Amino acid sequence: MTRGIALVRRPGDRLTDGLVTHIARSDVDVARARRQHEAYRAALAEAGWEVREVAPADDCPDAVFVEDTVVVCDDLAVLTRPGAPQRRPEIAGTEKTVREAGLEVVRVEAPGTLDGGDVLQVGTTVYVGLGGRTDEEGVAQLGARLATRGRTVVPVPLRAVLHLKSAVTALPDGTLLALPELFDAAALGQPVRAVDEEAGCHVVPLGDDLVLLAASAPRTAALVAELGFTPVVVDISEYEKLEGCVTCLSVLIPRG
Ligand SMILES: NC(=O)NCCC[C@H](N)C(=O)O
Repeated sequence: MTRGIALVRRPGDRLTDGLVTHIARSDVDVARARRQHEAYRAALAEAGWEVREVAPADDCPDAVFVEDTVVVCDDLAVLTRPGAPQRRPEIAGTEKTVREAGLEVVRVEAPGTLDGGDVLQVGTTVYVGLGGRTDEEGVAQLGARLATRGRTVVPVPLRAVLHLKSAVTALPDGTLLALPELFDAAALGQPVRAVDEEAGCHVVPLGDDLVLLAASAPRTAALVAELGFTPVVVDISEYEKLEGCVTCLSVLIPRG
């Protein structure tokens, strides 16, 4: 019995043309990125997830960052409307896969914009980053959709960072790991545990005590272990060159 489905999408040949907004562009080694993606998929499978692939969208350089295309909450899939227009064609493949997975499907409608990377779900609270990709209309639409599942949306203004989950994510016990200078941390309404590595605030709880994080955050991996969790470390250096992190390479759909 698996923990549920982990959606992923393989990188295409145009990966190196992916968007960069807050960092300088550097060369992406696509062959290495493919190997890292394979290891990422293997880590999810090893942790008990059924890895299911969304059909490639090789015309879209950023399609590998599948998290941005859908927000899954219980049996509901909210297809997003990414803030970067060139990423909107990525949605069709995701829609097909979440329908096949049996989820109810709704979508963020124009003119709202929302990226899945801005949506951090902790219990029944859903923090949503307001920044370059997600706007107030997108937050309002998501709030209305998720209210049907008993969730409360809390908008969180961002500073110089791509997505909310580039700046804060949660451990399995709800502890928030963050770089508080990157966003309006007071808007969360609860304290955060500051980390001292940028990649340290990107973690994905994989079930039980397992916590996925990037090899570029060794001090945070040690902290996670000290706190009683088991770090699962993956090297995603080629994705980090495109402002990607461990969260954005998958969408976890726990078994209902
Ligand atoms: N959720 C995420 O952290 N997504 C990363 C997206 C990176 C991509 N290069 C972008 O700018 O859209």
